[in-house]
Amino acid sequence: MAIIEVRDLRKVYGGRPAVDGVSFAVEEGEIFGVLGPNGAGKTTTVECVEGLRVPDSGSVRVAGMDPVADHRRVTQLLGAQLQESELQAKLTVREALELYSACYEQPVDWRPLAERLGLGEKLGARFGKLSGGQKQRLFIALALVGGPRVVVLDELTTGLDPRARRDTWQLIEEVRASGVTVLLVTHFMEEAQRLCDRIAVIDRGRIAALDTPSGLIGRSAGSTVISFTPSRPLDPRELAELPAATSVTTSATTGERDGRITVHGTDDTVNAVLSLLARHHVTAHQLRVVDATLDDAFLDLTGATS
Ligand SMILES: Nc1ncnc2c1ncn2[C@@H]1O[C@H](COP(=O)(O)OP(=O)(O)OP(=O)(O)O)[C@@H](O)[C@H]1O
Repeated sequence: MAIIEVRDLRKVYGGRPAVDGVSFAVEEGEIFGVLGPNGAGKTTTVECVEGLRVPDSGSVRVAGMDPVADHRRVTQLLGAQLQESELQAKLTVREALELYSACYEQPVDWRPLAERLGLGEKLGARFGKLSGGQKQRLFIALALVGGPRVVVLDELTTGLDPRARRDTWQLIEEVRASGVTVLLVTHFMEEAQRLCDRIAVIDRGRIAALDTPSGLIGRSAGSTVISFTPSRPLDPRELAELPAATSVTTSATTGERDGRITVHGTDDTVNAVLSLLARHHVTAHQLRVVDATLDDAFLDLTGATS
């Protein structure tokens, strides 16, 4: 059952639509990613889900409730880590956790949560004295302390070092395993690929694609990349005509040997490249075949309209 439903959402600032007809549904228990270039309308969309912005038109429902009209009830089941948050500089980590716990009807025990986020040693530290990464971890703890059914994480791991980032990913997987639905705004493709069950790619206020990470990668033109250095020159036009080849590039010629050739295509293209090499009695040095990444798919999807 969908726990978040967004239908034809529109939000206009100064006559310019920031969100222009966005619709999606998030199933209970999934990690749903929102990806998109800067200024695409991601934060505006999730802030409408949180009830922090009022849509100009369209509808948003969280567990069947309107986040603006039923704000108090929605905040009891929705935890939010905001993109840019501040707390009183003199508040300690412990005080912040106790304060937030007191706002919820059924908070979780904040102590293990603080430990899990590496804040156990910092409970007496004042907010103003925390590092950027420690503040970030505190905001994640505050988003989870109410024992939410839905948690909205905007730029979850921005500012975290690689170890803290991986620990946070593991925590989010544990949170999901406990049945919590996660709405995740991110710029990190590795994060989206690892965590998300489905991803909505938003570009210029509209949904450019909505699919699983592997579905998005599969859609990208040239989802397989073949590269090699031929033992003697090959005509790139011949490669470009191979089945499903979407692009052929040759790096600069070095010495007597031709440069490295990179072909984007599909598995069919790989077989065709190998047959062509055999026909021409050309040996491929350092032959590599790799799958395109979510990065490639993202550029493909959001670059297409720019
Ligand atoms: N309060 C506001 N007043 C006017 N314009 C706004 C306001 N908030 C956002 N915008 C504009 O709406 C558009 C979408 O902004 P939004 O913050 O939703 O994008 P985003 O996808 O989250 O971007 P980023 O990845 O950079 O955080 C941008 O062009 C932004 O300048």
